[in-house]
Amino acid sequence: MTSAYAFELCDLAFSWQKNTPATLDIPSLSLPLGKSLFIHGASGSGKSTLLNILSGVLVAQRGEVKLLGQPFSSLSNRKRDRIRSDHLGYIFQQFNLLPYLSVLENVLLPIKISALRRRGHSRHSIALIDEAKHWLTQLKVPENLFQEKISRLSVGQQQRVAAARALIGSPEIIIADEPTSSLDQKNVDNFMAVLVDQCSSIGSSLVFVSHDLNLLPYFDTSFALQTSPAGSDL
Ligand SMILES: Nc1ncnc2c1ncn2[C@@H]1O[C@H](COP(=O)(O)OP(=O)(O)OP(=O)(O)O)[C@@H](O)[C@H]1O
Repeated sequence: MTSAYAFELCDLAFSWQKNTPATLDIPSLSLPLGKSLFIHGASGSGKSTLLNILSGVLVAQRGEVKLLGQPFSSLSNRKRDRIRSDHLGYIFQQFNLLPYLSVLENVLLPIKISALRRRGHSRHSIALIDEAKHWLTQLKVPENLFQEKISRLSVGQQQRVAAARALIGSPEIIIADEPTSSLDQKNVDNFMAVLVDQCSSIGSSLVFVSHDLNLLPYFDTSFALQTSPAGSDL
């Protein structure tokens, strides 16, 4: 896929229920490849809903969503799933790590699912396990934890593992949904610096959602979601 943009939204409207005001009503929003975008807004303003539309989990009732130049909204569920696993690294608010797997096994999951992300890895000519170790090291996860079960890690450590899992295989787009919400200030600053630096090192676009406006300086651009969009009923 070749496009100058990570994503492009045009005339987007989404409502959770028919005949209710739109949760999202966005005339236009796009992100050039390799750049970072900070999406902020109060609780309930639609941040997670927007990320779900960008990642193809939800389809908007109106407008067009293009991901890496592909008209995402008109594709089948199967094709959207494939694009998601090949081109998106996702850091969830609650991390969504598998507690019965080890740290390394969790990080390896995306390249087991996606041949394209395996190929993204193979440019480095190292074993898959070493690729996982590389990202864990970049994210400053101590080596003595690599074989531990996820459930034995602190919240901050789990968050770094979730970021390593998103970055492995160098996907074009990293999406992060409030990943810093359960960290103290020192860990927030530390995590943000490492995440932004690593995305930039592989040329990934970063779409990051938070209500914390203190994070704004880490990003190239920002977009504010309003709590009560003035959109018409859908
Ligand atoms: N599954 C759902 N069914 C119906 N309404 C929903 C659903 N998920 C979210 N909503 C509604 O959509 C609106 C936006 O929710 P969303 O979770 O996207 O907001 P948010 O900005 O991410 O909030 P927070 O910062 O609290 O996580 C809210 O009014 C919420 O009640």
